[in-house]
This record gives sequence, C-alpha cells and structure tokens, in this order.
Amino acid sequence: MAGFKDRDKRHFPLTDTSSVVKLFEDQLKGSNEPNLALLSITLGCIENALTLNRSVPSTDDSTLLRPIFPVVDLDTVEALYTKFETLVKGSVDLTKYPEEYSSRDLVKRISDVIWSSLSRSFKDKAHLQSLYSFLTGNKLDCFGVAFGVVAAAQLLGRNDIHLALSEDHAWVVFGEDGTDTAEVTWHGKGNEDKRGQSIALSVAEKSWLYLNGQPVICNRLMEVAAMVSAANPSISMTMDSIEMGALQQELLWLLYDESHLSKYPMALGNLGDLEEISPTPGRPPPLSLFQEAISSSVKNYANHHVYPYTYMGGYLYRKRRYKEAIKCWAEASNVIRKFNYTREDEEIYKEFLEIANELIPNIVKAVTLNTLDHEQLNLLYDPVVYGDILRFYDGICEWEEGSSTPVLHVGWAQHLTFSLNKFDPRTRAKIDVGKDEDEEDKKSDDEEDGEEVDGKKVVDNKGGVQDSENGKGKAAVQKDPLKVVVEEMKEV
Ligand SMILES: FC(F)(F)Cc1cc2c(N3CCN(c4nnc(C(F)(F)F)s4)CC3)ncnc2s1
Repeated sequence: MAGFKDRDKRHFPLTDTSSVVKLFEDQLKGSNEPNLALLSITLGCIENALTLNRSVPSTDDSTLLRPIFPVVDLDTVEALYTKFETLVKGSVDLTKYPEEYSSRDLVKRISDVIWSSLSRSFKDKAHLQSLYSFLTGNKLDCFGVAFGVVAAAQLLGRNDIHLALSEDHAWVVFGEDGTDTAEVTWHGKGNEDKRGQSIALSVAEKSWLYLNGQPVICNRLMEVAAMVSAANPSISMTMDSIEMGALQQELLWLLYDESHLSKYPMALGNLGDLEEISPTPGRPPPLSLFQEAISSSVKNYANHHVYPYTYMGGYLYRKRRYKEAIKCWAEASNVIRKFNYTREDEEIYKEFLEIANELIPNIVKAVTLNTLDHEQLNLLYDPVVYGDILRFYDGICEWEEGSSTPVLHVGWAQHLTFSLNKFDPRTRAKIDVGKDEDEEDKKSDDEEDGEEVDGKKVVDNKGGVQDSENGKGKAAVQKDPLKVVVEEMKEV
C-alpha cells in the first residue's frame, strides 16, 4: 500500500537534481512499490518551476549567475498529496467494490472522479501531464488523465489497475489476469470519448492507434518510466530548460539501469534524443538506444511499433547519413503496412507525410546540389536506396489497402515522381521489387493479387478493380493510383 511515509519525507526539501534522483531511486528500489502520486506531484512541481514559472526572467543575464533549480518543500508536496488523497478516497466508496479484482464500474468511477475535476480549457498545451498540473490547475492532457486514474487506483489499493500505452493513446488494463481493458480518457480533437468501453472493438479495426493488440502494458515501475518520459523540458518553441532535460535524462538512465525501459521503446527513443542533445560520458550513444528500441519492439511487440524506426531515421537524417535514414523509413513503412488506416491515426499519417513530402525530397535535392561530395551524390546511383524508397511507398500503399479511409492523394504522387525521377534510369532498372518469401504479409498469400512473372511480382497495373468487400466487411479502398504510377514509370 502506497502512502506518504516518513522515509519518503526525509528526502525533502529537494534542492538539486541529485536529491530528486535519490528520491526516485529510493522509491524504485525500496521495499514497497513506488508512490505514483508523490513522484508525479514532485516532478510536475519541478517542471513547472523550470519551464512555466521560471523564478528569474529568461532574458537578463542574471540567469547565468544564479542557479534556478527550485527548492521543493515537503509541505508543498504534502499539501497537494493530501488534496489528491482526500479527493480520491472521498469520492470512491470502496465498500461498493468488495471484490478482490477491480470491476469495470470501479474503473469508470475512478475515471469520472478525475474527469469531473477537469476545467474545460483547451488540453493540448504542454506541461499538462502531471498530478501537479491536475491539483494546481485542474488541467490534464490525454496521457495525464490516464496516468491520474492509475495513480488514484494505487491510492485505493487497486494493484490490478495498470497503464496501457500505444504510440498515441493511453488506457488501462485490470482484472484477475490483467486482460480486461477500459478507455479512461479522450483521444485527439473532435472525437467523442469512449470512457468505460473496452478497447477490443477498436483493436479489431487493426488501427495503428491501438497497435493492433501490441500496446505497452505497464507495471508500477514502468508507470514511473511513463511519468518521467512524459516530462517536458520545453520552455518555448525554441528553448528547453537545461536543468529539466538533465533531470529527465538522469531519471531515465536510473530506470534504464533497473531494466524498466527494456519493454518501453518510446522511452528508449526519448533517452536517445536527450543523449543526442547532451551526451552522458560512458553511456551508449543515441544510435544504440534507438537500436534497443527497435529490438524491444521486435522481441516484445511483434515489430508493430513505428516510432523506433522514425526515432532512428530522424537522427540519421540530422547527421546527414541519408542512405541509412531511408533504410529506417522503409522499415517504418514495413510496420505500418500491417495496419488499416482509420481516421484516428492522423499522428502517424503526419509522420509519413513529412518523410515522403519533405525529408526524402530534401535529401534528393541536397545530394543533387552538393555534387562535390561523391559519397552523397552516388546515393542517386544506388539501387539499394532506390529500392528502399519503393519499399517505403509500397508499405504506405498496403497500409491504405483495405482501409476505410484513403491515405494517398495526388500531392504524394507529385513528390514521389520528383524523388524517383532524380535517380539515374540505369539504377532504376537494376532493382527487384519482389517481396521476400519469409515476409509475413498483411494478407495471406491466396488473397495476394497479381501473378508471378520470372520471380517478379507483377502487380495488376490496370489499377485492377478489387472486389469492394475485402473480407473484413468494410468497403475497401481500390488499389491505389500510386502503384499504377510506379509500375508505369518502371516501364519508362
Ligand atoms: F500516452 C500517450 F497517449 F501520450 C501516448 C504516448 C506517447 C508517448 C511518448 N511520446 C510520443 C512519441 N514521441 C516521439 N518523439 N519523436 C518521435 C519520432 F518521430 F522521432 F519517432 S516519436 C515523444 C514521446 N513517449 C513516452 N511514452 C508515451 S505514451
């Protein structure tokens, strides 16, 4: 049972990064489970002081002289903790829920307690993810509501209620074998919240939003990792708090050393980004952290997570390692093709749109202009790179097939033809578009259309009409015009 114990109180007042790390270390390694409410209030208080309420004006040079790490007093944290405990224990009559394992009604009740306390103001600002924000401003973002429900559940002694995370949504699991699921927060803009419902129906849609049944299921320690990962050091669009970033980085390494990030690809990606900004001596470099994120997704989530590949691709792009970046984006596309695009998948749509319509064209332009660097120029003569770009687009086409919502539009084809036309025609002749035999395909082979001609899969290039039903009882998007464009171009 978590509670605000004397052993926790002795860490206060917190005066610098290392005192916060010691509090987290004690909570993570201590005999009983870490107190999510205590840690979230503390971390949120520090983030607030370092990003929103910076004690000194951010322009004058006095900041260079005086440290601005806030002193976190025990009575500040204790007052907010007591406020949360009073709200939660005062609103949930546990005698109504005598069962050993939590019921859907109890989960919905806890969600209602958090939900009904929220102010109506807009929720996609930064720094709304902690209980500090909830208790001082009645504001939480989508993640913050789900996290708050789990922290409240812990206060109520409901140790079967845990946080479930996809790459753009959060919900909870509960019950005897932890497989019951419930929506507890909203998602995106203009979508009715589905709080209280199980997520089984949404998973059936094969949408990226629910990772097709491969979300990160947290235990209490991974819930601490989620809280730390969700911390936000940004002060403005152009400035980050160095102190907050350093604290987040040190806490993530503490969690990493305790193996609490091993099944959490996004947290490994976040750590990789922080290491790029400010490398920690003696620690693995960003690329190996991104590789660990990829390996974790392959090992634990049947390679259904996209972000590990876009974390690595983005890093390689920034380092002007363009060939390897394009390889990562082809692997990201190899993941998304397993899903059907639904209207709540906008976030990942924007990710692929930026890669296709900005990053790859920028690379092709950069290597065309910079003809002095032969290493870069021969990218346009490299059949492997050309093949990876085709694989990148093919995955997006497959993502669209069978989806209720189209993905591609003519703008995509314009950028596609711009990028592909920059490649030398002889290079374009050299590649083989056959799919690897062992590749697990979204459709089973007998559904595969097109026939084999001398080992190359010839896709029906008349934009072959597929039957309107794709066996999933949904109107399927016709074979997309892009595939036709690519096929026709190869005959040029
Ligand atoms: F709970 C939700 F709804 F907020 C979904 C979650 C998001 C997220 C996250 N993110 C989101 C992805 N993210 C990325 N930053 N860069 C990314 C990449 F495009 F470079 F891959 S992805 C920042 C951190 N980092 C840790 N945990 C989580 S749980």
